[in-house]
Amino acid sequence: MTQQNVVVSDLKSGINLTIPVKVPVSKPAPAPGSCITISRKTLLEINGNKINSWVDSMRASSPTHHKSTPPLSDDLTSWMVQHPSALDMFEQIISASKGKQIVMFLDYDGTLSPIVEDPDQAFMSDAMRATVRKLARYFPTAIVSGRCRDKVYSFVRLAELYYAGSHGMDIKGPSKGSKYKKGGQAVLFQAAIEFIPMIDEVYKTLQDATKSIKGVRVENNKFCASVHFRSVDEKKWGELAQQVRSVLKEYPKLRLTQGRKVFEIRPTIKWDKGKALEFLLESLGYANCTDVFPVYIGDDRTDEDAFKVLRERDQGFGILVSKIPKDTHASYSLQEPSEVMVFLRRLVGWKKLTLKRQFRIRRQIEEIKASLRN
Ligand SMILES: O=P(O)(O)OC[C@H]1O[C@H](O[C@H]2O[C@H](CO)[C@@H](O)[C@H](O)[C@H]2O)[C@H](O)[C@@H](O)[C@@H]1O
Repeated sequence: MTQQNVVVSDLKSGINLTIPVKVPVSKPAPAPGSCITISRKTLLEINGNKINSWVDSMRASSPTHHKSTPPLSDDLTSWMVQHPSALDMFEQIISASKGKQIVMFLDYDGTLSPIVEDPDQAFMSDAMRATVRKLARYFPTAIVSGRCRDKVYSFVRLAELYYAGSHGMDIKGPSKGSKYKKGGQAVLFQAAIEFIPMIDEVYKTLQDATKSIKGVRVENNKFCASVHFRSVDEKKWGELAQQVRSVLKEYPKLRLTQGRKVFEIRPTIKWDKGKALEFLLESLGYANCTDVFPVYIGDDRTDEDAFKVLRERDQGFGILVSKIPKDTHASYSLQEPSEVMVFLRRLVGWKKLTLKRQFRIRRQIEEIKASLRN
């Protein structure tokens, strides 16, 4: 038996959960990042024991990484073969992007800032901010986050970037200082504006329903809401799952996904970080271009939608930020935000050097032309 993640959709409540299940090894293993389709019968069996399944899914959402129990080195080694470090593969990545415009997409939590207990304290370092600022000078750059756009902007504070908040449901172009602003117009797109009152209501209801559980934190992300359980005693996870589930039953137009020790409650509309990536490429004028090379860096399950889009378009690639093997559609990996910063700096360094070389060659050509004229 091997453990795989299964996406379980409860059609009635519109709730999707990823649940780790044991799968016989005799069946061919699914491609990395893919989900197993399960029959309605199996789904009903899982639903029979729903709350336990929820708790299993909560545990798998962000496994606690004990130093004493590192992932089995064989597992890690074979995973790293499939998802090598983007730092080790830097030269290959650059050569694949040759002649194409690199466009950068960066998730925020766990990618640009380390995961911390309190979501309000997830600050980005000044060094990371300076790196992203330089990056945006050389490449169109977007922050794609589950957080509400204003909140993620308050952490990043760079006006020259594109921002896609609330899992891509709230997109805004650079307010100033970007040479990548198409036609000088400000891009603004809100995919689920009619859901704002409902999210407001469900946020308050969830706050009320979970207030007796110590450590729960409910966040209003404008077009979606987050219920954090990072600081909740594991013994209380079943109770929390029960409360969230009973609130969501009343909202058939909302669905549930999971991030790192967080339930994400969002509209059932078909919009996610992958759609946001496609929208941004279009806004930048690269909709049907073959000479674009999008790079998406993220650490979470919700980033998989974007990794998947890149695979399907066969353009650019995804980089998963993770220290442990995970099912992913990303091609490469980085271990933590500090490695993300090193990777971004190398990209900037490479681009600077390339531009310098191009400038020098152009100048030499001009000099040759001038000497031929004389
Ligand atoms: O798409 P992202 O930018 O990665 O946002 C996803 C969620 O990130 C935040 O929660 C996560 O980071 C917190 C701070 O490190 C951590 O305490 C929490 O356990 C993580 O799930 C944010 O608070 C959520 O609203 C976002 O949806």
